Amino acid sequence: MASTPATTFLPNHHQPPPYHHLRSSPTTINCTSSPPSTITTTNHRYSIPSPPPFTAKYVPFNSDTDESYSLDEIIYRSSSGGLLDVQHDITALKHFDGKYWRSLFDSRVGRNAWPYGSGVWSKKEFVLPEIDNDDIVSCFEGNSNLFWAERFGKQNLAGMNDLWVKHCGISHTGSFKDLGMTVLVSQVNRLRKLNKPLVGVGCASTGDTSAALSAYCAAAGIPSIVFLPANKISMAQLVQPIANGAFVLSLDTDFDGCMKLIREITSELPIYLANSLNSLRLEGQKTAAIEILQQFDWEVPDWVIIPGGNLGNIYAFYKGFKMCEELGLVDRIPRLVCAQASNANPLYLHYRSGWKNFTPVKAATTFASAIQIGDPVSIDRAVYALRNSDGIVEEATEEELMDAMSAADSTGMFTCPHTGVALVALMKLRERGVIGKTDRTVVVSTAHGLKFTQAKIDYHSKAIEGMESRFANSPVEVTAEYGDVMDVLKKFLTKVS
Ligand SMILES: Cc1ncc(COP(=O)(O)O)c(C=O)c1O
Ligand SMILES: N[C@@H](CCOP(=O)(O)O)C(=O)O
Repeated sequence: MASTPATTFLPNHHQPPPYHHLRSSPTTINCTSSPPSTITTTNHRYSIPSPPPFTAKYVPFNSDTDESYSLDEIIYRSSSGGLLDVQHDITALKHFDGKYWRSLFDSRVGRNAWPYGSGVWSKKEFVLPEIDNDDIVSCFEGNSNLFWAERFGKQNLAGMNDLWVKHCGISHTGSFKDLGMTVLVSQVNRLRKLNKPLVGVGCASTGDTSAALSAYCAAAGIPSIVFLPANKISMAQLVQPIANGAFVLSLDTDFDGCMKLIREITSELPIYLANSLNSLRLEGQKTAAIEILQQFDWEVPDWVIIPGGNLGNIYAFYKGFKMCEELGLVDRIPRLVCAQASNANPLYLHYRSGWKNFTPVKAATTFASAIQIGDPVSIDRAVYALRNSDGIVEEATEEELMDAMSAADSTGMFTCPHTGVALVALMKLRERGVIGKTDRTVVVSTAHGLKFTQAKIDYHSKAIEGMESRFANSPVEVTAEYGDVMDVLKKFLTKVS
């Protein structure tokens, strides 16, 4: 019979399986929000005067006012109606140097200690430092593969060798949204324990936010409500909230229409807003940027390319990189590229106009359906991130994005159309010589390809009108006769040898 495990490994309400303490490490790390004065990590021993506790609060985004709010308040906008941002007490965090933070974060990777084995909560001090570990709702998200895209670089980018794909979609619900949702739902869990008037959590979605929200809410026993644009998301995405027991509304509008409605409704009813307008989400999403640095042993890549829709994620990446620079974990940040589908490209148009007046667009249908968004809520955050990272915006047509996705699949990945959009941006920037052949470049893959099988089936069966589908690979139909099978195989072997 398994003995009782150390309490640090799991929240008190969990009944741990035996392997949790079998995998315990000899490393001594106190994981409270305020480190003790002596800390031993894998490589270093620190004796440091006790710092003030690590804290975070809401402040108006990119503003100098002294307005601020506790994270325990239910608030999504500043008094002037602008966006909010989560601001950490950088002075407290600076009591420790970059080497300390790198070492602490590295020591938590691949462990099962609750909640630090999660790729998000392994950076808890940078995310939500004050939450009690017992209130955290985590599926041990993050720690996603940074894939060396060797063959894709060789075949499609004239031998570009230092090319990487960050597979954020290989995750609990199949997209990067898990990173943000663990933070948001954890905070909701805390708020409900504090008796805040929250009956449920709601979002508008193009499919991935709703999947993550419903899974994390189901894990915590919190009701979730999702607003989906009817017939505009994939079947695999639709079935996720249904299976997780969410209250699903299929609405006769597009994502922007759903977003407008959920904002109105969450201001009237005791439903917490889970879209990335809520800046808590971005605190979790920014850990993907920190993870990339960590996976390169804290070397900074030259470029990071991210598909953009509602535009929270591009800012989340900027924030993750910037925080690491500010706290001395690294000495610079990468240049960021935001990639949009030409059919839903308000940020691209804004960039091309030299950041003059922003005009929302009516987003047209795109295979990259999760970014079919014409009026992104985080436009100001995206512009800020791009301007402060010497960033670029690119776009991809339907044919370009489907070809790029299929070309990537043919090198062993199984990418989503949004990753295709980012790969097109890379190819265009490489072609123009903006991205150099030896530049270390990371393409962020935002969702799992298995969510978009219908688009892939249509492509490979050349069923998409007006599209050549030049990488189509349709099955060969052949009678189950030895001679016939031999004939087609011989033809195939001649072709590939
Ligand atoms: C798969 C996928 N890729 C990219 C994005 C774009 O992220 P953001 O809305 O933060 O720009 C989304 C959601 O919008 C998504 O679901
Ligand atoms: N792609 C998103 C769109 C909503 O984005 P959010 O980050 O603001 O929640 C989705 O999957 O719903």
